[in-house]
Amino acid sequence: MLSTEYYVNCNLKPTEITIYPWLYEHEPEIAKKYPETDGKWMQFYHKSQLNVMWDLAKTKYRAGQLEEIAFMKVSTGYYKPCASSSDDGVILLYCGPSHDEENIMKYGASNTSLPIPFVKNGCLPIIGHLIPFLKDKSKFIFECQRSYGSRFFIELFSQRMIFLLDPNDWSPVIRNPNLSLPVKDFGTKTFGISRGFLDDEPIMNEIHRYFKLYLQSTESLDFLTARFSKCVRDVMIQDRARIGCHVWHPYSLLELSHRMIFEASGRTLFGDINPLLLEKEFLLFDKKFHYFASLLPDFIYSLFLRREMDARSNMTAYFNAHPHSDNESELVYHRAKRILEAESRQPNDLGASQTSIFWASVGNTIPATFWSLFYILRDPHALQKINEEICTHLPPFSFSDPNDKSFEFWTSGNIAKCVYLESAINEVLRIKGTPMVSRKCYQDTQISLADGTMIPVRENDMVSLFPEVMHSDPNYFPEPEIYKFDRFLGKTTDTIKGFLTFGSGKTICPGRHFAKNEIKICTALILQNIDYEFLETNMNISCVKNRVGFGIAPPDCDIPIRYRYKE
Ligand code: HEM
Repeated sequence: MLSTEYYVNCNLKPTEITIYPWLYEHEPEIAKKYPETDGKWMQFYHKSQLNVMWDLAKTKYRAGQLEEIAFMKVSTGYYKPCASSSDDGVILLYCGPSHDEENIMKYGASNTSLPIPFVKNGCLPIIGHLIPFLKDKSKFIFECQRSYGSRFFIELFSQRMIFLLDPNDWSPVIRNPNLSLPVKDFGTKTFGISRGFLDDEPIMNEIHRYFKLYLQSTESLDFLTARFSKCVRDVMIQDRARIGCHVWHPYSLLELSHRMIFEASGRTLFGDINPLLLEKEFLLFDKKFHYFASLLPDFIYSLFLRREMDARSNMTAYFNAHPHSDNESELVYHRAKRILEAESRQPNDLGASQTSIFWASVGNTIPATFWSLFYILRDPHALQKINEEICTHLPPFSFSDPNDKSFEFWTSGNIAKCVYLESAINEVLRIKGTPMVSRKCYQDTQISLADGTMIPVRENDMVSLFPEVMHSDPNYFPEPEIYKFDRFLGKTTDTIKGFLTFGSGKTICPGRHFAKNEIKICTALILQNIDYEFLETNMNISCVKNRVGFGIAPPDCDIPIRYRYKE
């Protein structure tokens, strides 16, 4: 049958052969498993994609992953009226007897179902692309984009991960009801919430509703914002008493951001607890958070992350033991109450669920505050503009008068009047916002992309958007590598194409307004009350690479500063 030996199992690219003959891929061991295979499945690809798709098909065929396919061939010179353009080439898969059309369709379609290229670089047997993906997501995805364009897919273990980097392709993903944020997987793997509880749909829907009600309504947001301002002031009062007034205190910028946010945010949401009791545990868990959130097989956690698992258990135990506290926020109160009433609840579910909110409320705001201070405090023009508007709209606190109520004026409305601050923070979220907005497929579906390409998505596939690529695209954000504090002046980020730091759709971050207020409040209070100096001029820092993909990654090293309280 195969007389043209030269073209069998060779490394020629299909586009190197512009006229007949075919290139064949034929492994006798595989072919003999499927003796009756004169049926053909034809798959047409544009020539720009053909080499990549042929490589993908060969890799899978050689690894025995093409079910029921005996052998295959490819050509650019084969004319067929059913090709969509004369620039199409064709891959033929031989499967099933020619009279059995149903099976030919079944095997052919399932084996060639993705009309986008598979990434070859860094793919290992069994684990797929896990290593380059975990090591440095940004680098890996940018490299894939350079080689394959804005659409491609990879494999993590046996799970396919489809990347769509062009914002024109995002809305069909976000709107597709069969694709959702894998909240249950995060809940169990990352925080140890029981699966049975997460499967309790009525409870989950209700708890989800609380996010909207108690984090986003104007009334709740104002309450949280004013309370957070007061809590930061309390932290500053203690700090000032500890280090004294006028005395320069050596410190570092990430530590300062952590100090301002951690305790204040914990108290704002959870009331009169002492968040500092959880600090050691939080830091340990947070440092390895990317492993927990990468949804790895269970044995990896128990083998390699024992200490972090223990830290997480300690936080869970703390919240289990403190179901309610005085002055807790409505969100925490209603969540705890509803969880305690749930019949599907396992003993640790309350603590584990509260730990998840605790992490969500500080895990990204601390690094975001660091980056805001890092950029704003070093930009004299930004400082001048922001200082002026803070003076106008946000009254300073008294450190000595216990009845001082000025924090009541630190409402969302007044904070929103600081338009330069708003723009400066949005610019931080653009330049350092590196979430991976991932949706898991819960039922076979297809997505119709902007140019009409249909992508069939199978149950358990992931579809991922990676906004960092757009955030650094000069077509969307001119001179993207430069921090421009006034870039977003007069713009609302909700309507800016390609800006997706807080995700999108039904599961868009419900804490985003509160988070931005927290960052603004810390920045404003530091400007009002603290003198600071950077102790190093070499500011060449970047993000912790393996934390990219989960919101805002912390810096890979801290910045030494010294600070003192003003009169
Ligand atoms: C700068 C700070 C923050 C960033 C960058 C951030 C980012 C994100 C992102 C990217 C998502 C996933 C959205 C999606 O896939 O569509 C998310 C979800 C979530 N965030 Fe945030 N977040 C921040 C602060 C907060 C705060 C302060 C809270 C709570 C007080 C919070 C609570 C949540 C919750 C509960 C979810 C899950 C939503 C759901 O299950 O529907 N986040 N966040």
